Amino acid sequence: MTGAAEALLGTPQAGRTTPAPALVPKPEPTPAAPSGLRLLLTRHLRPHRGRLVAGAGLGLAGGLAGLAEPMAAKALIDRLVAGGSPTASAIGLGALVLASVLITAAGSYLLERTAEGVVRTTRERLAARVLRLPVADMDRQRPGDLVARLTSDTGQLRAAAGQALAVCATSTLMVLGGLTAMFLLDPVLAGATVGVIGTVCGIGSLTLPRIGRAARRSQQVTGELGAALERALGAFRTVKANGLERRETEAAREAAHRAWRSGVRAVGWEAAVEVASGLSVRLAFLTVLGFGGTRVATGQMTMSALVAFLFYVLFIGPLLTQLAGSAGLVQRGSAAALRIHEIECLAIEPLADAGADAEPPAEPAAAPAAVRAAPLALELRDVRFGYPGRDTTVLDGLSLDVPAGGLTALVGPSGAGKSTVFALLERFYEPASGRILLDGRDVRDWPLTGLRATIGYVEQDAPVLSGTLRDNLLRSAPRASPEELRAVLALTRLDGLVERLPAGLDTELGHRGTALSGGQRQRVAIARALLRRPRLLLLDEATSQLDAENERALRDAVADIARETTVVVIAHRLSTVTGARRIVVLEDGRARATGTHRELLASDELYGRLVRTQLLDHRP
Ligand SMILES: Nc1ncnc2c1ncn2[C@@H]1O[C@H](COP(=O)(O)OP(=O)(O)OP(=O)(O)O)[C@@H](O)[C@H]1O
Repeated sequence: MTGAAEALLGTPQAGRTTPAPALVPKPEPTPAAPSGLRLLLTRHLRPHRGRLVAGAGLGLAGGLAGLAEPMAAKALIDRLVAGGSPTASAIGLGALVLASVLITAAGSYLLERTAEGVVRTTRERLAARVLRLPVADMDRQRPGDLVARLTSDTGQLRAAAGQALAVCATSTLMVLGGLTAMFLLDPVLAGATVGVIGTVCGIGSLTLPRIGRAARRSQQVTGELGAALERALGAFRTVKANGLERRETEAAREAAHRAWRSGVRAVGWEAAVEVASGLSVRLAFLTVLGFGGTRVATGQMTMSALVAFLFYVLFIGPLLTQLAGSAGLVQRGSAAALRIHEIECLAIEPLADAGADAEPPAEPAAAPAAVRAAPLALELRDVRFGYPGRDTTVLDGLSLDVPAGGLTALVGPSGAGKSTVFALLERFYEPASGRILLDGRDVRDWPLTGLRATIGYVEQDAPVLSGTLRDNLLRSAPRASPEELRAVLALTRLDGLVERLPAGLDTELGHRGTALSGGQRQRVAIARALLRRPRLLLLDEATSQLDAENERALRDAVADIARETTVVVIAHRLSTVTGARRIVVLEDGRARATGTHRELLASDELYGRLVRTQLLDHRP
């Protein structure tokens, strides 16, 4: 793991399993932690360099036109003093002013537009990465912080990319141009002016690293605020039901306060830099007035040269203030680039494409339209596993066989490792040792996306995504035909529900499917999985009590599906185990017994106890 990834995930704990090389393509190794500024320049701005240079070039051209204005003003004054016609000089000055304003505005537009592009490409890249993080790494993230990095930190790039860097480059050039012109006008006065400006600005620039540190802290705390809110909003009903509003509000308030404090600190340092630049300009102005006035009085300098000199001081004054502000924005952008880089250092999985790169399932001729895929056999051989960062063993040499086709039930006490078996089958985690074989082939030898497309996984909470019922069913199987959809709806007993819903399949289901009951949600999740034509269906049965209608609908649906494909269900109901062809009893990460319901009742004491204490509790 790179240093940046460690910063995001924390130091790996002892006992963490090493992911198989095929699963997680590591990003290119970074020899040393790069600086934020380097990342900002190379990672985010380099791809847009053409437009940025063009925008900065226009800004520079506008600035140069502005730089010529004092000279044009001097020519106009000299002409007037000499009694010549001022028309040509006045027109020249007017044209310069107009050109300067128009060209500067065009450059500014181009830079801002490009900055929006920088933010867009970074957000697209990050969103794609975040959704491809392995489950094991995602377990250690705070989603609210990830969202803050994607929204707030990328937003910080806009200011740095849009104006700040271009302003830094062009303003520096223009200040140098202004100083050169001042030296040409009067080297002695110019030397004194540069001495004053250089001393004050030099002292002010010492605070720049502090701005960077404070900005990074501020963005980090903004991430903490996002995490606090995500925690509360992710369990909204629990917060309400347990009267936790005040506590969660307090947690969010504290995070907001910390973010404010860090933000104020950064703003304070930025103000200090601006004070230095403002002070240097005023001191320079006074120096030119006093010292320059003396030189005019003693005949060492002409009045027109002093006027032009003062013009240049007034010209570089705002540039110095802009430079100070831009330096602060670049520091903020660099801090954001570092936090974004931490996400980009995390390993990612290959991209799944709604079944596009799945291995095409074999289709038995007589299979119904709803399933139509040859069932898979499953074997676990001496599998050992512990969760990353925990030193407890969850699966302790687990071996089991699930024949192709039919319903196999996993039962066992809470914490026995049942859901963990499913997580390993999906390759959310890698076993420390042992083998998991699907159709006789090690899951590590399957292409990851193909493996996941072959397995239908229905979680216990059966999450339904916000959107319509149709979206939920077809998002992961866009190529399913209307006949397949109809057949799956009938198989999962959802056809009656579709008829009752106000807009049928196009009914909005609300955030996380709040418009559905728990049993309906699980059947929607099963239908979604079936539409991808799985050859193995993993079903983590809902533990909550279902009403009789939902219970029967779910049981009948699972029984029908098991006729066509392999179904492994983590059983929490007596009706499921009695309907299973084979039951595996798990205890402490091992399979202690296997058989039918009748055989196990007669032979296994733990199974008998489970039936009496857990499975019977859920009898309809
Ligand atoms: N993501 C995780 N990170 C760390 N430990 C975990 C994680 N998921 C589960 N565990 C731990 O692994 C052990 C087995 O959990 P698992 O969910 O597989 O049990 P289970 O048999 O499915 O239990 P239940 O019937 O209560 O769902 C438990 O001790 C649990 O605390």
